[in-house]
Amino acid sequence: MEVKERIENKGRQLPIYFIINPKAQNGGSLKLWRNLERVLYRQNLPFQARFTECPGHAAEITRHILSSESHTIVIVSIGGDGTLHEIINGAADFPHAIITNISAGSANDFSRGFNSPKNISELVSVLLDEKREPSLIDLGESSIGEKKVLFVNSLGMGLDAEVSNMVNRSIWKKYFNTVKLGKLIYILFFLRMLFSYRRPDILVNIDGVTSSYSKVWFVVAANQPFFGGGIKIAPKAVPDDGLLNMIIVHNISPLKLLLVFITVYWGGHLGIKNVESLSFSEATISSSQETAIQTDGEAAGNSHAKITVLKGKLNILPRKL
Ligand SMILES: Nc1ncnc2c1ncn2[C@@H]1O[C@H](COP(=O)(O)OP(=O)(O)OP(=O)(O)O)[C@@H](O)[C@H]1O
Repeated sequence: MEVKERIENKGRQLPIYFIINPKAQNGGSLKLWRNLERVLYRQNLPFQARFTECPGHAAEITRHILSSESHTIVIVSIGGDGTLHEIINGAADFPHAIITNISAGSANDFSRGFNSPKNISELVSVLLDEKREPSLIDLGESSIGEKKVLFVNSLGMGLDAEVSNMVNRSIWKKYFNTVKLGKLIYILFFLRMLFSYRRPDILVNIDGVTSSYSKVWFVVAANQPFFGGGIKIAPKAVPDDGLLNMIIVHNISPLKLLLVFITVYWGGHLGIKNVESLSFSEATISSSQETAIQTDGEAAGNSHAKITVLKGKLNILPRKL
């Protein structure tokens, strides 16, 4: 049964739960929540709020909320892509969940890719609109070692994962977030790694066909076009087409990689030799050496991943266009 058919209690105010990561954007999310909370009270909009206490907690809270009721529930993420990643992993097995968010992180690629409400008033107007239909999107499922992890934006293996892991571990992230320059730190770490990164060879099997790529900068399996804080790496990725889009950048010099990241702004990178763009429903990627993997910007393991698209797996509430 398609998820959409399970949306019940249409035409009346759905229960709304906010999950707030108070540490996202170095506390910026908490400030945003305090402003939002005031507007919700003013609008007389009933809601419940839950605060995360540690990594992984958003998934746990989501499962707990969704397993306690069988009617449709709206869950609003107040945090960044990491918080959404956890909420989506918690919600995927519950067809009565509708997810939405407001950007309160540093990269915010989910908001870009899925047209999330841009500010408090857009979010509140979406939540107040009882006739608003959710949109059904695909998710990616990955098996990495013993772990199964879902992703909503993308899975990446290689330099992108190395950079996002370094950023997440870095003490500088919070300082950059404080001055609202969270995206800049990704660029700085990327430039720092550009001439030292040891590029592995990677075997890619796409829907049963195996190809070998040498000196791979990164492989990204994308559900929507953006990664790394607004870089439109996979312009052909469509979140509801039942497919994922794989971008492989291999066998080019560091300077040419810089060119890839310049041309990415108008999609010109897809015309560069050794930048591949392929649609798929099932793939495996295996690296010749230990190579980091990220899912939605969070560290997810190393070197080998099996990736499958889960068609029409999640209901989201985008902003009104
Ligand atoms: N109470 C908490 N204390 C510490 N870490 C937390 C807490 N709640 C959640 N986390 C972790 O915080 C991390 C960062 O959150 P999130 O990604 O939402 O914000 P961000 O890093 O500012 O944004 P972005 O991912 O868009 O760059 C996540 O890995 C999440 O698991």
